[in-house]
Amino acid sequence: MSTVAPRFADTPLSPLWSVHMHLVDEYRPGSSFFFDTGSRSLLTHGSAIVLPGRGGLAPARADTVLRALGGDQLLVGAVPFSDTEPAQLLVPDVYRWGPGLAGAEAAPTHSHDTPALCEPPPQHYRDAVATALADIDATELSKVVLARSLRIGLDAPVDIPAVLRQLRHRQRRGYVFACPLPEQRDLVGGSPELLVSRNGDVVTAHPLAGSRPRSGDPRVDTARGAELLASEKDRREHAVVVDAIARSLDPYCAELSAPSTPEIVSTGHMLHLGTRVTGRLRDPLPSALSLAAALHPTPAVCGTPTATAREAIARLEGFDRGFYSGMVGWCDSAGNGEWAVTIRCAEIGARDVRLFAGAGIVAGSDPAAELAETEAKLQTMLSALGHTGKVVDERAVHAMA
Ligand SMILES: C=C(O[C@H]1C=CC=C(C(=O)O)[C@@H]1O)C(=O)O
Repeated sequence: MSTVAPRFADTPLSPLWSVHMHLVDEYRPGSSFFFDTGSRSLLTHGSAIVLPGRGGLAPARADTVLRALGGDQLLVGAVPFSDTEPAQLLVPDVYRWGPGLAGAEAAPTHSHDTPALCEPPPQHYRDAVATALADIDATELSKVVLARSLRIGLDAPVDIPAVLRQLRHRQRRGYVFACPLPEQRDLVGGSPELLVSRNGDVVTAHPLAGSRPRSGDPRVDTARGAELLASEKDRREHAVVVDAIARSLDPYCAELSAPSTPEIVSTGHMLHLGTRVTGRLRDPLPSALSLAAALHPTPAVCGTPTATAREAIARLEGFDRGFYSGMVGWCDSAGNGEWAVTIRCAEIGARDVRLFAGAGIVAGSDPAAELAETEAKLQTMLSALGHTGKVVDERAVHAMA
């Protein structure tokens, strides 16, 4: 751990680069990390140091190592939803910053026409939402985010740079990322949600909660946005997240503020309620990674109270979330960094892709509407992957076999 390869930052691009080339095209599955904000992107290769530790402890350990290394070191990676599963955090061999993907052309993706299997089936999800509503009625649980998973068997490998370009092509805002995972898989996604960023003593979080699918017609979307802003149920679902974030950041801040009314944040497929929370940190400045660890998991992906919601998720969802609903990002040795909430994402392997999406359940939620919301959220990755196959109930496939 004492020797670290030299790294380079802001290296000028080779003159051989065509105007259409981008850092994203140098992404190598299994060994690179890519993170794009639209205005700049980060690409890393290799892993000089792989930081050990399970979700709950890994960020604190990684922070200590990063500070000890000093200089212009960078730490990148992903932390899973579970606080007992291993995190994937590393100090790369080399890294490079470049322009954002926003202006880059979207290369056509190979289309994948194999079916996407619902694992578990949609009825399982509706039943889980109904049970969660009964729990909310009868216990201290006030919100829980329940998720679903799809699996697509692959007939050809996924071209990850092409998928990343498609994600950015469909949404100008938010974070487009790819991160190597164990067992030769890559975590790929386009998250609209900033968990936290730190730049000097300025801290920012941009929680999202409360959603409607987009329609494709701007007039209909304007009406849906107005209806979402006026929805008492969605405003309640949203306020729980903003309150939790403000409470978690408050001990670190000299100043902290958030507008009292959320705004509409639109992605390629969804409309969300969003609130930008900003603050000025007090000394000693915590790193972006330790702030992210203090916030994770917010009620945008877990619920309130956190421990009760975690227990409900483990009991009701019926699958392992893996890195979905964790956090993904970077932190430098000065403590600056950006961490996105790992949503609108997939774990991509050589033979299959697993996709994930969830929805916040509060009193007043409707199981069929929440299922439809997860279907709309899944479109972010299905369309970026070029998936043209059917989405089918797992039980239907087993019945045919
Ligand atoms: C948990 C997800 O979205 C979160 C972020 C925005 C809106 C959400 C909602 O309205 O439920 C979720 O809290 C997901 O996309 O899987």
